[in-house]
Amino acid sequence: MSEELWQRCLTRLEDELPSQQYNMWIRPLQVAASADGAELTLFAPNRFVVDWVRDKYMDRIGEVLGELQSGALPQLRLEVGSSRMPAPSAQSSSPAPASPATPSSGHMRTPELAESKPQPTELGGARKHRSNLNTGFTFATFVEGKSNRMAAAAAQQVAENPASHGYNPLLLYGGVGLGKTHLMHAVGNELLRRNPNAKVVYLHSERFVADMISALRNKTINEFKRFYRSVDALLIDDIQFFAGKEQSQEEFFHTFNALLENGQQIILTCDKFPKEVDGLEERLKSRFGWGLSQPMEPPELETRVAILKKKAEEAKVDLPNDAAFFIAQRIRSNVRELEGALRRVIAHVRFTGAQIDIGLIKEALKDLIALQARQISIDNIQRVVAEYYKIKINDLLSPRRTRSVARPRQVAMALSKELTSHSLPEIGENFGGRDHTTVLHACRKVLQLRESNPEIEEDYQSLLRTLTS
Ligand SMILES: Nc1ncnc2c1ncn2[C@@H]1O[C@H](COP(=O)(O)OP(=O)(O)OP(=O)(O)O)[C@@H](O)[C@H]1O
Repeated sequence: MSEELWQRCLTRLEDELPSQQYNMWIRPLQVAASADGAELTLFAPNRFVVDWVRDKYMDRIGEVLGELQSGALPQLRLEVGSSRMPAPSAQSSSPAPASPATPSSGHMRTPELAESKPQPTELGGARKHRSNLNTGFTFATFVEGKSNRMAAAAAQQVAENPASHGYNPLLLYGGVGLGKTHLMHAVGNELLRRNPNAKVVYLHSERFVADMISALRNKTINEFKRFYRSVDALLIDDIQFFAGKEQSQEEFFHTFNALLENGQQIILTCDKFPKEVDGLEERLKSRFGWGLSQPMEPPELETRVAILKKKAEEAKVDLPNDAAFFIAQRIRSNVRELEGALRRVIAHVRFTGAQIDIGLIKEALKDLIALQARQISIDNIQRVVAEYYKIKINDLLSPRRTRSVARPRQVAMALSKELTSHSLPEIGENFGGRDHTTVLHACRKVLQLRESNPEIEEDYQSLLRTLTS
């Protein structure tokens, strides 16, 4: 009964909210009703979503439920977990309407950051050196978009309330060049801005391994331990490099526990979800999941354009919109490559003294563009999509309309529209001589499915990655 009530509530929220908000925050919630129907528990995938939903949507959810049901309303709860496997209740159980998140562990120590004033530059510089942070990687220089918004919000939250329960460790994961390191440094820089006395240490996981080996060799392992356990925030990049290095993992495991117990913040990055990293100990993988893990995806077109504009502005170069679009449409795999392309365009401008326009970009990026064009043909898209869905390429071209081939065909058409410069009629022609309206319908349908069905969005992103990396 209560679950049915929740379904009706979902339908109402779906109508009310922008689809992006609905899909991001409301759709992932799972529901379970107590046997007597007196309690309805909503499960969110992580602490961050719990806080966000509680803050932004819980009141409205309560109202809608009230409007939908005339009798006594079930008590509403919001927790981390899933309806199949609730998390231990100590982690985050909060009856609604809930009070703001409270760090629940008595020994959590939150460095006093809020009231500190920014430090004079030289001192900032000295600290920069000591903490090894890149001062250019800040929140101000980070461009937000759909693909990184949750990660950025989580990072901001950590910068404002370091070592909060549920946000420690913060783990950012995703493919190369997507801004994980940037965001991690942004937190470190913000921690230092708020408290110049904070001891923020950034290092690559390989550095940790190398330092540990030399400490063992020089019999200074105790100092090594003391140093890493004395920090306010420890930022370790690319933890996938710990894989297979058992002794380093052992040491890191102890450091990690000591820091968490003392309420010191840990931020980690990884090139994939840590559970998928072979050669990482299970206990470490499970520890990493104690806090908040946020994926970072390749940025979509609009964000790529915004990033280019921002980087051009930082370089004091005027990059017209059409030029930014032109580059962003062609360089899709990651932000580092986007930056590389822009750097080449800027070098070309400085060298020739010409204005930036499409002609100049074509010239500056000619080999890159040619490479992309070779890689992303409709044939290639059809091959990759057929392989992904385990169907024959001929099925994509055939008149068959069964769901098992119609959906992949629509996805392949949408990808052809997004990744190539072929027109709708040309794409239709390449898919067994279909009409351009069929291609248009496919593109719209896929967009709508991607917004409403996370699995299809995941398939689409994964195909995009395969085709563009
Ligand atoms: N959203 C963004 N806004 C502005 N710059 C960005 C953004 N994302 C990435 N960048 C820039 O792209 C470059 C690569 O980012 P970064 O080094 O953080 O990637 P990464 O995900 O850590 O990759 P890797 O795993 O290869 O280390 C950096 O120069 C960074 O400033």
